[in-house]
Amino acid sequence: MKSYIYSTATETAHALIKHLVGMMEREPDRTFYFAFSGGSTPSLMFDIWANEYKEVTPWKRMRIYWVDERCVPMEDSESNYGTMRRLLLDEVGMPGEFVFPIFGDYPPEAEAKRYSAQVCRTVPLWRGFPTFDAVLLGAGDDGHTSSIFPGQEYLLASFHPYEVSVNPYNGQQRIAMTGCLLFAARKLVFFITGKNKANVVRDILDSGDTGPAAYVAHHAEDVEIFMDAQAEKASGTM
Ligand SMILES: O=C1O[C@H](COP(=O)(O)O)[C@@H](O)[C@H](O)[C@H]1O
Repeated sequence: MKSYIYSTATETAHALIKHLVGMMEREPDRTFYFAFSGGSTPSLMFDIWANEYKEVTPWKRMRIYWVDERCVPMEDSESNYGTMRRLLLDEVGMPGEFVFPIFGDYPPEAEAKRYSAQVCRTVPLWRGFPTFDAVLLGAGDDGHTSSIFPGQEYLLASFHPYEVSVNPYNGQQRIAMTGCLLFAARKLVFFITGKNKANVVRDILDSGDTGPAAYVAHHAEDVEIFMDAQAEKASGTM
């Protein structure tokens, strides 16, 4: 696992964008398949990407998918797709045919199946599994990642690419990328900022498989963590 620490969340976001654009620059003839997480942390990165990296990003060589989605309409402020679309994709004029949202307002079980099939059809396979070039992950204060919450670790062993999960704090249904895609990805990149994430950062860096985020970080082949000093300092480990 490689960790990269920057003094602020803004600097961390810049570094991560440059990292992803750099990956694409090193292989100029290839299309890249990326899966993005939601929640509040990536919003800053989407905003910076649209405003400062629009001209240097090869948008047409990117295929955009989601790690997870809340089962709400895309106009809802909770929608992971809606947020990225508003802050980044619409701003840079990303062509619709390169964007593969999870539809949060469709019946969840059917949508998990539809999206699993779409990902299997459109993302290149390796050893039988769709293989993203990079899966961008966040982590919740409680150690969840994707929408796999503590107590839902069975989703890490699922052979269905996406499954329905439930936010245990409010009963909201989610659609979550499961272990079979997370562990098949070429690279997992965590983006974690803020002092509230201190415990989960400590678990990822130091200790055992204490929750889904730590488990995924410890068991995937190529893992990188981009974090800010607040998360790192509070962890007291580096
Ligand atoms: O619910 C979710 O939580 C995590 C972390 O979100 P944040 O608001 O603390 O940044 C996120 O990675 C996941 O995609 C999201 O749906």
